[in-house]
Amino acid sequence: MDSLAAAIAPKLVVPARNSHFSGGRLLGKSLLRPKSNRISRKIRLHADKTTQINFTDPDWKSKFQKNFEARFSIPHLTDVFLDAVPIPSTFCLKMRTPTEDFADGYPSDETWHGYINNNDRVLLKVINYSSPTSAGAECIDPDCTWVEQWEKIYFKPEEVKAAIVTCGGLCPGLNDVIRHIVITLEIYGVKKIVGIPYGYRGFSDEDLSEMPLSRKVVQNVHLSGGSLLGVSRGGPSISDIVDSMEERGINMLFVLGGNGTHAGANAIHNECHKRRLKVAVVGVPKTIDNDILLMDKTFGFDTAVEEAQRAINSAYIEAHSAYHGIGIVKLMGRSSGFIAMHASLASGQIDICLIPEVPFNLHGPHGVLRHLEYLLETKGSAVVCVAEGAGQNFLQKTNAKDASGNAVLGDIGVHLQQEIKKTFKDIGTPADVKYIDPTYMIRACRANASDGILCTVLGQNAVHGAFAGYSGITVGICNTHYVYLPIPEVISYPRVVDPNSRMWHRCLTSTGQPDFI
Ligand SMILES: Nc1ncnc2c1ncn2[C@@H]1O[C@H](COP(=O)(O)OP(=O)(O)O)[C@@H](O)[C@H]1O
Ligand SMILES: O=P(O)(O)OC[C@H]1O[C@](O)(COP(=O)(O)O)[C@@H](O)[C@@H]1O
Ligand SMILES: [Mg+2]
Repeated sequence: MDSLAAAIAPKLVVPARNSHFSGGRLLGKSLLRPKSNRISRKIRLHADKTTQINFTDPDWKSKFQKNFEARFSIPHLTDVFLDAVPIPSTFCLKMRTPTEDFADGYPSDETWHGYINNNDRVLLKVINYSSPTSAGAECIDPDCTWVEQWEKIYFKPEEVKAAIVTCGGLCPGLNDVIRHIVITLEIYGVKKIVGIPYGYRGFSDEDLSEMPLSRKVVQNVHLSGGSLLGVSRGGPSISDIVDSMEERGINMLFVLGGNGTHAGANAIHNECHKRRLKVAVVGVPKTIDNDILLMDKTFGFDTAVEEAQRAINSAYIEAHSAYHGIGIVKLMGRSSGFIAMHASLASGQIDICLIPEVPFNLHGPHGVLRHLEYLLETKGSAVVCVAEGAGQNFLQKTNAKDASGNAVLGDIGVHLQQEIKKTFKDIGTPADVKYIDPTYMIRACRANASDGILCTVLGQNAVHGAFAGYSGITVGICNTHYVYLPIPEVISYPRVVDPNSRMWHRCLTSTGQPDFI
């Protein structure tokens, strides 16, 4: 072995036995670190819905596999710097000042243990569906028969200037991730760590100066929600961001954000590549909407669902205590109804769950309003949980966009409230309607314990990935394993609730709602 991998706690190692998954060979891009000089970078998953495959071609499997390998090859600094020489990892929990151990120069070789092998892979698909009609089936071929199978550090810590930026909306756990990035960087021996204030805007706004970060500064930040660094939407061009990075001497950039932020991170990575800058750009997906592809979940989502329970419970109590009470709770979810679905399932107090992925009628014999009449007749009260992106077809389109170019949605919660009040007035049945919009309360709170742990792992892995020389990647949890993924693969479209999935069916079973079509 001619060089060393960046260190990672052995317990994170993806077991090689995963590659013996019965029914096929499916592997995902596994977690960290190479033992060999050149990290092999491959990953597998099921065919996405946009992949066009000619199944009459006898070679379709090998072509699919080749295409898959190409898509999931994650970018590495050695793609540009062919002769980049890695050094032994300075990450060692036994040393307080790691770089001092290498004061006389870095050894050329060393044996380390506990790293993940380059070729370890995570199975991205763990169910062999017997038929494409199985609930939630994700099949590659029409018959659903084929399941495709599946050490060094590249930066001297004393030469690193690392920057962290948080963009988009808030999300529980941002501070936890920042904290662990900083702590892990320090353990590698990095002394120059800064926060870029208020998202990408902080790269261009002259009134905003970068914030020096250290273990001392971040020690207790996870105790409160929000982002220590601030967030924003919109901001400078990619070229201006990279100019600013060059001026500041930033060669490691950790970008915390959702799909928009990751599109930016990937563009920054490409621009650095084009300018031949030795810079590692690593993303950490942040979105309470949970709309990032391939991830089991993103940090903050669990907390958001948990926090939503409080609003739902209040709506339930209000509705249940009133004569003909109807509670409405609006939850976030621009194009994905994960929070609404999970909060409805978790609470067991929701009678009607409305999400953007499932069309519904308000009026008519099968509409939501008719079902509410039935609920008042039979139960005496009802609670509705609606995702903000649901039922946008009932609202006036404004074409308004936020600073990042996201469509500004109409308020479906207010609309529902008005329609319900009007309907019950018209039919002469009293209805006591209470509307709760806990939107910002849910995303401004601090992370719960489970998200806290997820943030810890993701923050640490982001740093390991950067030191291992990867760039244009993001970190995540996939089938319970922590992985690296190429950015374009996780943001090619928003992950949405599959109306044919078992989880949505479970939600319908729980609420008892009919199809509103
Ligand atoms: N396609 C894109 N290319 C480059 N930057 C983008 C792109 N989309 C959004 N951004 C930038 O990413 C940041 C966050 O995007 P936004 O959509 O608001 O939040 P999120 O990352 O949570 O989806 C903004 O500063 C925005 O300008
Ligand atoms: O009011 P803001 O800050 O624009 O945020 C609203 C948006 O934030 C979200 O919760 C998450 O969006 P991002 O992932 O883009 O931050 C959306 O569901 C919602 O539309
Ligand atoms: Mg977004």
